[in-house]
Amino acid sequence: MNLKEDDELCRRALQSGTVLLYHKLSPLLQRTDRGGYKLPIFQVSVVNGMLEKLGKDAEVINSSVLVGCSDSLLAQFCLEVAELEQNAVEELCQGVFTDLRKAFFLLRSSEVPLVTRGQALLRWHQTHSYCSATGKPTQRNQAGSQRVCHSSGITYYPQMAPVVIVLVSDGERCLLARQPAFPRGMYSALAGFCDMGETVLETLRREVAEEVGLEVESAQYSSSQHWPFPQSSLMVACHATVSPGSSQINLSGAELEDARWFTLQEVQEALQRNSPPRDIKGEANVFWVPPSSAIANQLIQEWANQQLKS
Ligand SMILES: NC(=O)c1ccc[n+]([C@@H]2O[C@H](COP(=O)([O-])OP(=O)(O)OC[C@H]3O[C@@H](n4cnc5c(N)ncnc54)[C@H](O)[C@@H]3O)[C@@H](O)[C@H]2O)c1
Ligand SMILES: [Mg+2]
Repeated sequence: MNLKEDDELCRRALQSGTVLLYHKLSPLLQRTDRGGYKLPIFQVSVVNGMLEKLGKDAEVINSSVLVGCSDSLLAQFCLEVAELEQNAVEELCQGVFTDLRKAFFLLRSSEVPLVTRGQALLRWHQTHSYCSATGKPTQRNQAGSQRVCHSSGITYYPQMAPVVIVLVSDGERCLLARQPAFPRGMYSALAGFCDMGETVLETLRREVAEEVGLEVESAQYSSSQHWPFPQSSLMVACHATVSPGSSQINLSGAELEDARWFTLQEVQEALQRNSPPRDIKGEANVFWVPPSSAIANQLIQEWANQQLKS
């Protein structure tokens, strides 16, 4: 917290901190010896060395934004290097700037929260460099935890839009749906943004009614997750039930391409597949679910475990 409030302290923490690199909001990933990918976290001295080799001003490092703190209490920052030549940075850092949606599938689940938080903060700075009341430029603090318009006195803080994601069950099966933009064969839980003033339960009931025409009987909170797409959301994940006698799906609106009830066996098979399945090429509609780093996966897993117990 002190690092957010105290510019000088934050500046000093940066000198001994670590940095994640992004190019146009795509994080830098490195190949591992086992053919997978990892998220490299660089010492600031390494990034300074890279800037020097590229003939860039050492001041660039001060535009880093504080993302968090490691287990060993080292401050962690993220840095947008869009002004540097992408290939040159990739070569010097032995990595590849990778679209975040792809990185989601490539990284370990434990690496995902940090990389998404970094991108969300960098994106927020890029889209809040002017005051929406005066049109004048805003100034960030050293941590990048706020921006101030000195003309209007307004302080802006990074924001998230609340979204409810809900796995609906009729006791025997669970309901999964797909949007046209989803990768082929992937089905996920229903989701929707909270309207202004709504409670989580009100959003949940409305979204289920709007998207699949079902009336929720009961609902229960599960967990939450920050989600970087399309801007920054706080996903509030819930389980819900509908009465088995009223489980007729009625797709409405253009948002969903399909919604179906899936049996426990179908869901178990999908959970065991890679996300996305490697054998998908050429095959029609292999059913699969979002990767374990997505909270939808966690809801589906919890539902399957619950079904196995009962
Ligand atoms: N983490 C996961 O496992 C997971 C799974 C499913 C969906 N999601 C995410 O949940 C979010 C919401 O799902 P959805 O697309 O079905 O929502 P939705 O059903 O509310 O429909 C999206 C539409 O809502 C409108 N909207 C209202 N408020 C908005 C806001 N603050 N930002 C953007 N659009 C807004 C837009 O017209 C948009 O097209 C998406 O970002 C999606 O990526 C995450
Ligand atoms: Mg939706």
